Amino acid sequence: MAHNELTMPQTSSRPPAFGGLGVVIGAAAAGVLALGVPQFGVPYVTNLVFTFLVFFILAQSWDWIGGLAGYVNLGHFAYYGIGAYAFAASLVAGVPTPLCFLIAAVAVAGIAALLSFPLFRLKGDYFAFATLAILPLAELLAFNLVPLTGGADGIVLPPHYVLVPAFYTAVGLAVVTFALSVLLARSRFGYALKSIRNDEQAAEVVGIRIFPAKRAVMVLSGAFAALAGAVHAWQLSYIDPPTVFGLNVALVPVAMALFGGSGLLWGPLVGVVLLFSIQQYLLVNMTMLHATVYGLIILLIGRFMPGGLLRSAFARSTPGLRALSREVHHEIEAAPPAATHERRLPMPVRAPDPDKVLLSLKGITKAFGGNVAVNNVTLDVREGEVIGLVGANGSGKTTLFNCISKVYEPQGTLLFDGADMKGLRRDEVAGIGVGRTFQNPRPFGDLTVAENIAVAATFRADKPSMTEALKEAESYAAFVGLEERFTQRADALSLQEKKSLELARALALHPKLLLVDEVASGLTPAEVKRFVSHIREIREVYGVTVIWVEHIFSALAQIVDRLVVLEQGQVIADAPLAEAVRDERVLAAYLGSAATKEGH
Ligand SMILES: Nc1ncnc2c1ncn2[C@@H]1O[C@H](COP(=O)(O)OP(=O)(O)OP(=O)(O)O)[C@@H](O)[C@H]1O
Repeated sequence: MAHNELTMPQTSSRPPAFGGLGVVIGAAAAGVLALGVPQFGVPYVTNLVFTFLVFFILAQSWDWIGGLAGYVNLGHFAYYGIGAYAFAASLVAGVPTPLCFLIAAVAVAGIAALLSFPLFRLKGDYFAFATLAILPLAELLAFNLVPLTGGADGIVLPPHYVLVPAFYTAVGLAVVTFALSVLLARSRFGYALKSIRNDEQAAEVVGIRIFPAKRAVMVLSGAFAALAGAVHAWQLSYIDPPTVFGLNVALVPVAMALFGGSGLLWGPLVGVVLLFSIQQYLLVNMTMLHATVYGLIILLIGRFMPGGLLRSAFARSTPGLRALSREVHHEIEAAPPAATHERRLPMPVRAPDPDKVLLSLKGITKAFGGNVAVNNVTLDVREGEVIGLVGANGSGKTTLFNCISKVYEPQGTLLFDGADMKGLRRDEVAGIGVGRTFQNPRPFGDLTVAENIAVAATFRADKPSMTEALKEAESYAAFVGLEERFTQRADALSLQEKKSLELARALALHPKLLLVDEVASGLTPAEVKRFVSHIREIREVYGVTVIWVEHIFSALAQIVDRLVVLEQGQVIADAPLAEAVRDERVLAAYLGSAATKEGH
């Protein structure tokens, strides 16, 4: 097939009002303005803005992992501390200053990469607590690795007045941090992280290698925290373990990002501006009680604005804040639905060889404790076939799909296109041409329909850009009837629409084999008919092989070549449809109740 055979819909993607180049230019302009601060000649003000910038770099870089990937890294500040020590130790050893920054960033990047291995075995609260433990551990090491860190005495840097160059460095770093956030939010990598945040398993089955993506964002955010630590150490001219690893400040950047609205482009900045201002006000006006009042304010905000200020009703109804509270999505001007309906899908057109076995299962078994969900299943699926996989509830249909797509690694042998699938990861299974839908749909809820489809397309072997993928996405969306929902968030869709989106997302992978898990329940007869016509087109025009799990027998009866019947994990029938429905065991196991209900 060739993409150039295709007629693409007239879709255009343009950056949202507060995204892309405009924001990068805005950030650069703010940076240039900030460069003027030292010209006032008031060191207090320069110092204040400098500290603000350090907090901003920390909060914003934390949000790459916390907001984009959804991993709450409470130990982010440890990277700041290690960066500060690496910088200070190098500077004292006589290394030129720019190289000291590089050493700090590289050292922490290496440590972050190593820490990723144990940390990303954990999720949710466990991940957060494990990362929190890094802070006291780093502090302990700083106290005890005396030759490197000076122990409790800390490190005194060479006595130079560096506030102004440190300030300029911090401005540069802050601008780069923000510009990177803009680019990340719209990049393929950023979308991989957002998909991971939404649903790791679904991300894997659309071809995303999740661990390298998580490790990469840990390394990137760690390196920027290290640079913040380095520039701060430079300006402080003295560091000791409590200053750079102390829990009293370690969680402040996290609180700032969460307070503003983690995961929103402007969230960390707004959080830093507000919390930093409150902190300074309290420091000046409440010497004794400032920490208590500050903590109370953070608690109250957490209670009444759990998603952060920019996600609150107040922000959404306040003109200035409303613009800042927008999520970064690729904005699409959808082509008129009617114009795209009849267009062909941008999929490869394959001519199936009916004699060729595409998928071969030999003795596939999967047990959960003593419950053998799939029991010694042996089955050949030929190219271009549409197979109906049926059986009573709990007979093992979904588990068999999970074995094929490597949600589980089963016992037995799986061959795809003649190659052994043993040890393949889920993303690799997607890469070799297996697409699937989930019985309970799992779209990436806070991405739009367009982005859901496009993200799958961008992780195909031919790696189209996000813009190209968004163009393609409209064809798939129109194919499954979601053209009018194209720019809406997936979590706003109905159950049926989510199922349709799953189909579109799976098709965007250009699968050779499509595993469809119960899409017809809840559809009207007309909708079932339309869905069947989709499956027919997928098979007849694009040569895709399909295994369809479905309880609605009338849907399968319209299209399947073969019926494979499971009972308690075992194949009890594998025959052409007409033959299978005459089998007593099949009727008893499945068709009895379903067929009677439907009048078949
Ligand atoms: N993750 C799991 N842990 C433990 N048991 C499981 C798990 N997944 C499935 N099972 C069990 O495996 C058996 C087969 O379940 P499976 O979901 O594959 O059946 P199914 O045929 O798809 O059912 P349904 O038609 O209701 O979707 C059931 O007994 C189920 O309880």
